[in-house]
Parts: sequence; structure tokens; C-alpha cells
Amino acid sequence: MAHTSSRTVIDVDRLNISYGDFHAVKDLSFRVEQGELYALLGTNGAGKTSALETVEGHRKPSSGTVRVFGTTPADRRAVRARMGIMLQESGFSADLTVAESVRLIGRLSGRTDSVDRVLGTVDLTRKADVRVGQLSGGEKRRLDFATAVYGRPELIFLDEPTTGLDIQSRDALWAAVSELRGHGSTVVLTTHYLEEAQQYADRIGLMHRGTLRREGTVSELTRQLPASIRFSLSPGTPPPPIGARAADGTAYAAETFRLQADLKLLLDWAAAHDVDLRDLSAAPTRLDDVFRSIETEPVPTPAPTR
Ligand SMILES: Nc1ncnc2c1ncn2[C@@H]1O[C@H](COP(=O)(O)OP(=O)(O)OP(=O)(O)O)[C@@H](O)[C@H]1O
Repeated sequence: MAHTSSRTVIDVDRLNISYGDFHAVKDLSFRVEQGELYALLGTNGAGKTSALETVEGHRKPSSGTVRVFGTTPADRRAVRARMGIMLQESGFSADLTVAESVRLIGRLSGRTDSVDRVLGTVDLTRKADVRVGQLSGGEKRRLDFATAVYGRPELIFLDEPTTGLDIQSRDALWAAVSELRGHGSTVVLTTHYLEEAQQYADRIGLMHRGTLRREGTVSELTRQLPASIRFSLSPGTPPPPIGARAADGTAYAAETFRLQADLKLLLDWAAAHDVDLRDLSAAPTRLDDVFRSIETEPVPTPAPTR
């Protein structure tokens, strides 16, 4: 295995996971360092949940190694108290109250905390004595989060944490994540809300069909693709210095790796010729664009290694 630093919390090395004949995760390698927020993103069925279940100690690798805090996550006693897990679907008993659920899961985790404090972070204090079966979908999701962060664990897994949450609840959840990171917690996130990953993740791994296709910071990932400039011109305007005209009209589009320089060229040209650039927009590359680009590329060979 490659050398890991003392700050490495998760080290996944050439992980393979198969279900019968189906190879769901192929030679997956990544590391998460202490204090990072790492987002493992990907298309449906890419293998994120399978990989994370292995890192969480719930599933055995078919081959390859997974180390968490320098040990195997299968050793539940060594790692359980140090990690909090918010699964995609909760397994709470509908008959327990909210406070009882937090207390029970908290006790099982081996950590200590105040139930009131934890419920307060997700605005569930008023629901403390309500049975879980009577909660709304968004409230259940917030209870999932509350139990995962009980006792401020060193490592927190958030699997689609904001699905079904309204905007206030999302903001509250991300504020709570930020507070936890202030205490040094490491966070692993999966989500299909790419703008959340773009905003909160330090590094992102992008999976598609079992393999890790990209890894880096948002800017490392997005600068590999061009940004776009769009505008419209009145009929009869002379041809602009950048951009191709749509076949059917007056709209123009340009793709560029030099957004600022090309925008200046266009604006200077418009000023010099007294041209009105209608509907002008300049959009930087977004994570969505990177996502779309991996869906259309061929499967890489050989599989990525360190
Ligand atoms: N228990 C299982 N038996 C057989 N195939 C499975 C099993 N669990 C997952 N798979 C398959 O493995 C692949 C990866 O599934 P996984 O749930 O890890 O993907 P994912 O990236 O989390 O997807 P999503 O974004 O849709 O939640 C999928 O094709 C899925 O159908």
C-alpha cells in the first residue's frame, strides 16, 4: 500500500466489490485527510453506496484494502465510537419518540452528548416527545442527521443528507456541518445536489460505472472544460470577434478556456462598433458540465491506480 500520512483518516486502495458476476466497484482508490469534506459523487448505480458501505465496515471488499483511522473498519469496536453514519434510509423504530431514538443510538455509539443540544441543532426540540412514526419525511431526515452527529464524531458519513429537506432545513444542516468541522470532524458526503458539493466540498471524487473518473478540488475539475459566453445581435450587425451563430437566428455562443480575455475582446468590439449585445451571459464551467462529460467518455483502461 502507498504511504499514508498520520492525518489520513480513510485510505481506500484498489477496492473491488462484486455482486455475483456483476463488478460494481473496480479498482477504486482514494484518501480522505483529517478535517476534509470529501464528496464521493457519481451517476446512479456508479458504486458510491457499495464503496461507502465497505468504508463504514458494513460490507467486505471482494479485493483491495480499506483502512479507517489506520485500522480495518470491520473491527467495529475500534472504529464505532469514532464515526457517525447518516444512511440513505433510516432504520428507526416508529414507536420510539424522537428523544428516545437519539438517546438509544447515542448510547450504542459509545459517545456522550446532550440529547437537547443535538435536537436543537436540527430544530427538533419541539418534537422531542413525538413518535418517529408521526414525523414528516424531512423531520425524519433531520433525526437521521441528529443521531449521526451525536457526540461530535471524528468522522461523519452523510449519504444524501438533504434529500427531501426544505431550504431552511438545508441551511441549518450545513451550518451544523460547518460547526462540526470547526471541531475538527472529517466528513464524507454523497449527494445528487451538485451545487451543494460545489459549495461545501474540499475535494470531490466522481464515479461512473464502478470506477473513479475524476478527483480534485472544484476548480481542478472544472478548469478542464471550457466556460461559455452567449449573446444575441440585431440582424445586419457585422460578425463579432468570437462566437458561432446559431443556424436559425441572431443568437451566438462561444466556448472558451480564456473567459476573461474573450469577454474583454467582445466588449471592446461592441463598444468600438456601438453594438448592443443583447442577453449577454458569461457562465463559468460548473460541476454539472464535468458530470455530463464523464457520462459520454469511454471506460478508461487500465483502471486508475495511485
Ligand atoms: N446487493 C446487491 N446485489 C446485486 N447488485 C447490487 C447490490 N447492491 C448494489 N448492486 C448494484 O451495484 C451497482 C452499484 O450500486 P450502488 O448502490 O453502490 O450505486 P450508487 O452509486 O450508490 O447509486 P445511486 O446514486 O443510484 O444511489 C448498481 O448497478 C446496483 O444495481
